[in-house]
Formats: sequence, C-alpha cells, structure tokens
Amino acid sequence: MGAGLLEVTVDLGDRDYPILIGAGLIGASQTYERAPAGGTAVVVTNTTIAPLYATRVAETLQRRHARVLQVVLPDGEEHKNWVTLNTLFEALLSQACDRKTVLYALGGGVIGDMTGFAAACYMRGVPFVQIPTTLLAQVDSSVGGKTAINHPLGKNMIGAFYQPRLVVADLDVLDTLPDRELSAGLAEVIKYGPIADADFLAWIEANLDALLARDKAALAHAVKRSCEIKAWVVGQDERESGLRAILNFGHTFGHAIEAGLGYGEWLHGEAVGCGMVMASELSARLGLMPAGFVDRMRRLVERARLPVQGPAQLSAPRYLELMRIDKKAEAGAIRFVVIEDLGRAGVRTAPDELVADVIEAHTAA
Ligand SMILES: NC(=O)c1ccc[n+]([C@@H]2O[C@H](COP(=O)([O-])OP(=O)(O)OC[C@H]3O[C@@H](n4cnc5c(N)ncnc54)[C@H](O)[C@@H]3O)[C@@H](O)[C@H]2O)c1
Ligand SMILES: O=C(O)C(=O)C[C@@H](O)[C@H](O)[C@H](O)COP(=O)(O)O
Ligand SMILES: [Zn+2]
Repeated sequence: MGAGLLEVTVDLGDRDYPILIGAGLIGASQTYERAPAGGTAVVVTNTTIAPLYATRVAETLQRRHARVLQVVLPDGEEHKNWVTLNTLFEALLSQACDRKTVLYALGGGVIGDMTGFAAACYMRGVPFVQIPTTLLAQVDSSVGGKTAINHPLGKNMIGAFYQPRLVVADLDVLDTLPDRELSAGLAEVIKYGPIADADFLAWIEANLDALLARDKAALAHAVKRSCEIKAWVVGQDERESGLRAILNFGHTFGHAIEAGLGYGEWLHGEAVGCGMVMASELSARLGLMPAGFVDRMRRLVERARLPVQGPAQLSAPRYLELMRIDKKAEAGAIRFVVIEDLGRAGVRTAPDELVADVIEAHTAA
C-alpha cells in the first residue's frame, strides 16, 4: 500500500465500516483485511473497467478467497436496469454462489448501485465491498448504502438501503478516468460545500484547477472531506427520514433531466451540476439566499466544465411531471432541497409557477 493512507468511518453501530483512501490500494491484500474472507468472491465490473483493473483485483483476492469469479456487465447508465441485474443473478446462480459469497463492486456508481442491490437481494443478503473507480463513486455513491436500478418513469426507483462492509477508494485508478467523468464527479464534490461546509466550498473554489489537473493531494482532500460529510449525514439518518435528503441538493431537477432525456445522454454529475444551479436559483427566489449566491454556484459549476443550462428539448411542464414522482415528493407535492445559509440546507415546497420560472431562467433557448 502507498504512503498516506486516509480512513473515514461510517458509524452505524454494529454495521460500522471503513472507507480507505489512498494510492496503490486495489492490488494490496491488506486492503481487504476488514472484509469477510474464505469462500467465493465475485468481482462485478463492466466491459470498460475489466481490462484495466479486474485482473489486479482478482489476483489479490485469490489470496483471501477459495474461488474468485468475474462478472462483466455492459457499460452505461442505460444498462442500470432489471435486464442487467438479472444477468448478474443468473451468473451467481449458475456458478452455485452460496450465502457466504462476497460481491466486490469494481466500477463507478452504476456498477456500485447494481452490485449493492444484487447483494441486498441475492439469497436475501450477501456481503459486498465497494471498490469505486470514478471520482463520483469515491466521493458519493460507494458510501451510505443507497442501492438501486432505474425505471423509465423515474431514477433509482427500485432499490434498497444496504451497506457495504468496506469501501476502497484507490486514487491511482482515477488516472484513466475520462475528463468528462472527472467533471461529473466534481459536481457531487461541489454539492457538499453549500449543504454542509462553507469552508469546503471556498476550498473547492480555490483548488478547482488543481482538481481538474488531477493533483493527487487535492483529490485526496476532496475525497476525504466529501466522505466525512457523507458519513456524518448517513450516520445520523441512514434511511432518509429527514437530514439525509440534503444529499439530494440539485437532484430533483437533475433526476428529471436524466429521466426526461432517457438515461445516459447527460451524465448523472452533469445533471446534478445544472440541477444545483436551478436549486440555488430557487433558494434565492424563495428569499433564503442572496442573488449573488446563484452567480457563485453557476460560476463554480461552469469552471468544473459542467452544463449550467438545462436541455432545450425539456419543457418546464415536463420537469414538473417528472418531479412529481421524485422519492421526496409527498401527496403529489414536490419537495426541493434548498440552501438556507451557506453550509446549511433544508427541504421546501414551492409553487409550480415559481419552479417553472426557475427552470426557464436556466434553460438553453
Ligand atoms: N448510491 C448513491 O448514493 C449514489 C450517489 C451518486 C450517484 N449514484 C449513481 O451513480 C451513477 C453514476 O456513477 P458514475 O458517475 O460513477 O458513472 P458510471 O458508473 O457510469 O461510470 C462512468 C464511466 O466511467 C467508466 N469508468 C469508471 N471508472 C473508470 C476508470 N477508473 N478509468 C476509466 N474509465 C472508468 C465507466 O465504465 C463508465 O463508462 C448514477 O447511476 C447515479 O444515480 C448513486
Ligand atoms: O446518498 C444519498 O442520500 C444521496 O442522495 C446521494 C445522491 O448523490 C445520489 O445521486 C442518490 O442516488 C440519489 O438518491 P435518490 O434517493 O434520490 O435516488
Ligand atoms: Zn447524485
């Protein structure tokens, strides 16, 4: 293992688990010491990541497991569905995987969300480990136990809360990440500032160029601080009965963009980036934040090379229709995460006309 190993704990009583952050982690057998050993390991990955990292992970796991299998799924958000999930179940059943089998999710958020959901369901629950390979997955999706697949009518609509046993965030794997995916990950990093930590927002603004240049020290800090904030939230409200909703800042608008365009056209992080600009505008129009805050967020999202205008083909009424089946909606009322003060978020409803104005103000002509 490389020097400078960082660790964050997700504090969930007897389901506590560590997030290890550092260099050279995926090929070191001591990395996996706190995950269950013996029996079968299944490395679940996709066609892009398999040739890059699956052999290194599988060879390392061979020192801890009697048998190591690989399941390679198709790549892309459009495959985060029942069909792909069933491919995974068929592979597990046809290889006689038993209840002691450990699933290792080697990939971005799509692989992590699907593997976690499969682990929650297979034989009513088998252990799983997250090995996130995108920035987005390292700062967000691998932590906290939200697992799901998409439905044409709504994002992440079929899923379960199911925690991993260990998260391994190896910063070296980010070297091969395409620039567009790096930017998508930065959207979720930026999110943590306005919702929970004004100083972190200022740090991101000051260090955005270093992050875009993949400076390892900057990335290490961004991953660690993001995981600390997410762990702090999840530790208090694992199943989103209240506080956890703040992690959805920008997502009510963003999920509507993803579903409205058909999954995969805009990346999740791109939709969240644009969604945060809209949610900032809503916060200002509700009188919670000054207009300058919207400019500040728009500038930062733009500097991260993310879209700040919604897609021209999605009308405000279409957003409203899609947002009514958002998971936070209650009795048909859409609930939005808004910023109440820098570093503090809350959940509010807003009149449809106001929401439509906000969307139109930030949509390409
Ligand atoms: N569960 C949660 O809490 C949570 C949080 C945020 C997002 N999500 C979900 O995560 C998904 C988005 O995740 P994502 O942004 O990681 O996308 P992704 O999983 O689709 O990965 C992005 C792309 O990068 C490729 N890739 C991954 N790692 C690579 C590497 N190291 N080198 C080269 N290529 C690599 C992938 O094959 C893919 O093509 C969405 O479905 C979103 O809903 C879930
Ligand atoms: O972990 C959470 O809670 C989040 O909201 C994190 C989000 O970044 C993530 O996209 C999550 O999957 C969205 O949750 P959903 O419940 O709206 O599907
Ligand atoms: Zn997200």
